[in-house]
Amino acid sequence: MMDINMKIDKTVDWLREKVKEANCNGLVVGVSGGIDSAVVCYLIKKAFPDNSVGVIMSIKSNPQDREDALKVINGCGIKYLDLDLTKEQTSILDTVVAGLKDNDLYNENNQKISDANLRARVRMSTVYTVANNLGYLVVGTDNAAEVHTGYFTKYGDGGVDLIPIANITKREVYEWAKVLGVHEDVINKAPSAGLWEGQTDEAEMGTTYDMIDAVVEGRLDEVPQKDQEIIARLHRISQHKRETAPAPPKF
Ligand SMILES: Nc1ncnc2c1ncn2[C@@H]1O[C@H](COP(=O)(O)OP(=O)(O)OC[C@H]2O[C@@H]([n+]3cccc(C(=O)O)c3)[C@H](O)[C@@H]2O)[C@@H](O)[C@H]1O
Ligand SMILES: Nc1ncnc2c1ncn2[C@@H]1O[C@H](COP(=O)(O)OP(=O)(O)OP(=O)(O)O)[C@@H](O)[C@H]1O
Ligand SMILES: [Mg+2]
Repeated sequence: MMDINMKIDKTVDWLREKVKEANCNGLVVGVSGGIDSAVVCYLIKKAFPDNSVGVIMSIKSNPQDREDALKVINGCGIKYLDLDLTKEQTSILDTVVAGLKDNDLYNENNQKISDANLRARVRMSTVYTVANNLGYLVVGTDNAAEVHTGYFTKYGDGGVDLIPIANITKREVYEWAKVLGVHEDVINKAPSAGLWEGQTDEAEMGTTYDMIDAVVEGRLDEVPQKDQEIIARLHRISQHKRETAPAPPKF
């Protein structure tokens, strides 16, 4: 098995290669105060010490998330932007809701999830604005467990140019975080998309990252039937997120 430091070095080299191939200047990532973006933030800072940016994007967010994001930023010393996008997200949401209501199309039952996913897509648009301006690539933070279950917003946090940790499990993300020196407050908090009060990944998905990691690594004997079924369903219904948009055959 390859040593973690070697895996980190190889990933950093890979990031440099991809930027070179794309004729771009550097890398940008959204920094949430969670562990996935913390690891990615340290990786891009290593790859491009002077040409990497972390962007904190609060949108009706828990202030603690920003505090934790600053611990990541200060810990790795990356350049950063600290943006509050609450007004922008509220403006889009209100405009769309009013438009739907005016046309008798509004569905109150889906309001919470459409509001939550809009937040992820406003962040994506923001990070791409930074990337366009600086000639950078946008770096995603999905790990193998999130890719497998489709636990991300399509074209939101899933809308990125490179995904350096897509082939490592959540457990490995924690291992890398310790080696990289990520602040323990970030390592110790429960994974959350932070899209609504009290949201945690494991409660929403109804299973655990340990179980998803085990499925990803083919250790099915360690996963109870109930968890296998939940994970198989999440994988099945999110297949479209791992593919490009379908088109009909050529005429
Ligand atoms: N079969 C199909 N073929 C093609 N497209 C299909 C489709 N089924 C749905 N769609 C489209 O996909 C949309 C649903 O997908 P999407 O918009 O992503 O929405 P959805 O998967 O319903 O929600 C996103 C999930 O990801 C979680 N999340 C989001 C952001 C960050 C994180 C995190 O870990 O931090 C987690 C969030 O909590 C929620 O559980 C539908 O509205 C429809 O447009
Ligand atoms: N408040 C925020 N500011 C900047 N970026 C954010 C914010 N919230 C979410 N993001 C972006 O969306 C990504 C997806 O969030 P996700 O919760 O999966 O990762 P995380 O917060 O880094 O780790 P964890 O899964 O442990 O919470 C983040 O990694 C980050 O790039
Ligand atoms: Mg998070």
